[in-house]
Amino acid sequence: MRTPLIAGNWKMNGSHALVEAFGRAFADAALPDSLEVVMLPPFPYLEAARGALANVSVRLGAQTLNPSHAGAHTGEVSGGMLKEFGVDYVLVGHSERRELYRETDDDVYDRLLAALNAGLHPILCVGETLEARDAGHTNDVVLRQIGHALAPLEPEQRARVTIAYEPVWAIGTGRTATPEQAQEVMAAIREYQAGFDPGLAQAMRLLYGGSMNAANAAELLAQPDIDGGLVGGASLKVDDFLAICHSAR
Ligand SMILES: O=C[C@H](O)COP(=O)(O)O
Repeated sequence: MRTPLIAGNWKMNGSHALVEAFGRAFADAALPDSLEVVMLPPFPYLEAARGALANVSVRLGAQTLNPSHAGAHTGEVSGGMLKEFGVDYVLVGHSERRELYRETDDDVYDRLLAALNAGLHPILCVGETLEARDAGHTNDVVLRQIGHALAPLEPEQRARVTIAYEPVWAIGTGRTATPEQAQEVMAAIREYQAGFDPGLAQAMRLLYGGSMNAANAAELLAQPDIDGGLVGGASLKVDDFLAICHSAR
């Protein structure tokens, strides 16, 4: 049985007021123990989020990390720093990092390894562009991204990775993958993993991301291979995000 996970990726959005609003809302929300919730605000709000979430069972996540342990990398943050601060989860390979900051599959692997070495739980993001989907290459793209990142890892390391399938064409567009489209890719991911390790394939959590909202979450989360969501825009709205969390019960 996999514990559902709902992660709110604020991207470069938010404020101290929003952190506080979420802190109050989570304190009143009575989230079920059977659900894991992660909040991923921008770095400057992590401190406030740690305080606001101190008495609720919501974990902290970061949106990226530098692959190096330390050194002359102006503006960057290492996995060790995140871990020391109290962060549990970190995104790697988000399509915005791949597109806007030119992170390659090799870069994604380096960050994944750095996160694991720091004792963090990485959420590996994968997904196809609209062009790739229209050309019938969805599974090729997604499985290539996953294979590149996971194949060199030890089994114990692989077991600490969560995968988020985010079709690029569905991110921030309001155009959600249908539950059937999402399930089809999730099932392919799990089947691919089963080729290496059937036990791990069953245990590994797979999240869907891409315009998930309060209205469509329940149907997506009802799919057998969707274990949670990586939520962008709707994670900035307290009521919507809580509604998504409750959909995952
Ligand atoms: O990390 C979250 C995803 O990119 C989804 O973003 P979105 O819910 O705004 O489409």
